[in-house]
Amino acid sequence: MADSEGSVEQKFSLQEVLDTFKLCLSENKEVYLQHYVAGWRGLVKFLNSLGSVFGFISKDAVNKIQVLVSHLNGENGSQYVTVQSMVKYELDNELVDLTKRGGHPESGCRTLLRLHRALRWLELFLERLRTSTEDSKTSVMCADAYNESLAQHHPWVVRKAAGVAFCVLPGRQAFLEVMNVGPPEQVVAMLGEALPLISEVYQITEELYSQHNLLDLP
Ligand SMILES: CCCCCCCC/C=C\CCCCCCCC(=O)N[C@@H](COP(=O)(O)O)[C@H](O)/C=C/CCCCCCCCCCCCC
Repeated sequence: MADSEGSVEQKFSLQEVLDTFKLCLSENKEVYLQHYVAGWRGLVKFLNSLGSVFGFISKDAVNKIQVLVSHLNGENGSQYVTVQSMVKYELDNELVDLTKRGGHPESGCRTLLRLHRALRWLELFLERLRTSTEDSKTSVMCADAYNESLAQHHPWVVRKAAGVAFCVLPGRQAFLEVMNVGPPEQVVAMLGEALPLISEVYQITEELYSQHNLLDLP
């Protein structure tokens, strides 16, 4: 549907995100950066539909997506086909600030690490949502998942702002409706399908980053 300015409305679809995460893994379990980024784009659509309180989160995610897209479309784009090839290329060519911020503030490795940590939050949050009951609060599920994952990497001011945003999340029923899947049971079933995919992508990336000591990039 076109809005008043003539641009096409970006409606969130959980099915679309599920399909994108399905495409993320190659036969030999490498993570395609193009599909990883597309998955995040889909998730950001959902975030944007929640209103301007989430604008500062969406802005940061979009910024990181754009950094990765510019690597993918850049002159060395062929080195960025998978997360594995990106890590090898950037490390071999000393393109990553390993211990303190320096000449490579927008390396693919550093940028992806931020989204990778957020993927853990997503996994924890969606698992809570999947197993929740009608009276469960999305704000509590979201905050618990955040405190267990991303919060450890954020300064006080970001944690406070995130906490305020969580308080205005829609209730469970409205939240499930925005996913555009159908009745709650169908959303829950689709979450059950999506979670193992998200979890596998997370685990593979986590292992890769751990092998190369990249989990604490500044
Ligand atoms: C299946 C659909 C249902 C759930 C849909 C959820 C949609 C979520 C979409 C996007 C999530 C946001 C991803 C945020 C990436 C944050 C990366 C990050 O940690 N950035 C910080 C560090 O960056 P550098 O300074 O080192 O470059 C940066 O400081 C962060 C700033 C923004 C605050 C991030 C708070 C994140 C809260 C978790 C997301 C809550 C979304 C709630 C919606 C349900």
